[in-house]
Amino acid sequence: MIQNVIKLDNVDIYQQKHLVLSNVSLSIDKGEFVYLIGSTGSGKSSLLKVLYADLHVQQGQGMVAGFNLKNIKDAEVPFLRRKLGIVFQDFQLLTDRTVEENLEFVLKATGWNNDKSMNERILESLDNVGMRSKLKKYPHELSGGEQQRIVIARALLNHPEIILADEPTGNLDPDISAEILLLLKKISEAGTAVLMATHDHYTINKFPQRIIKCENGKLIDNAVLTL
Ligand SMILES: Nc1ncnc2c1ncn2[C@@H]1O[C@H](COP(=O)(O)OP(=O)(O)OP(=O)(O)O)[C@@H](O)[C@H]1O
Repeated sequence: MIQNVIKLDNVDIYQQKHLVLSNVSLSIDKGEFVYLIGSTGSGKSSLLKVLYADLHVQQGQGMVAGFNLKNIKDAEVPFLRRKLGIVFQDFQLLTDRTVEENLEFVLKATGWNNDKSMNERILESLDNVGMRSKLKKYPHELSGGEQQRIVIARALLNHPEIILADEPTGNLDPDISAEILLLLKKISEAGTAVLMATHDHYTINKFPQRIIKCENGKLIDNAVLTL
């Protein structure tokens, strides 16, 4: 059975009083990989904010990872966010902690308290991104691509249903971007949906997938990449 992990029906997305995207409908299935494109200011971040319940749904209906966005209570938002792995540029690693401590910090903040289970989960997540050997390293001892892999490992810790990635290849050179993309694809094939906002046309052309696009106040499905 195909399962929607994201389903929006006729949602209007506002920033303050400003209607950014109107009548947004979107379905994303378990394990799907989808690019989110659109020019600067077109509404990509606003759409992601709706999905992690930072912006409220007033008009229309929205479900994400089993949570109803229309009537979600503030106290439930952290539980929704545990079902989401967030890979954003402005959510970087803590520079004064090792990789292990960075991941442990997130586990403790999300209710884990058994040292052995935490240690096992940290190693599993690092194995998923090929970074087990970096356990004791500080972020500044890692390359940009390695840091991004650790950010992805951190996003995987709580077995999310969806990864929301905002420009995950933004500061990386093309070869390293391709590695990160392949890693996110592998994660989606293992059952976690990936929604990736990007301006990186090179990567989209190299690894074509379904594209959704913010344009002129609307969300267009199955969009075509135009330069
Ligand atoms: N906090 C805010 N308050 C008011 N308006 C905002 C706020 N954040 C964004 N906007 C406006 O909403 C619109 C969409 O912005 P959004 O950040 O979603 O675009 P974006 O596609 O993510 O752009 P970028 O590619 O530059 O990140 C823009 O017109 C922006 O000015």
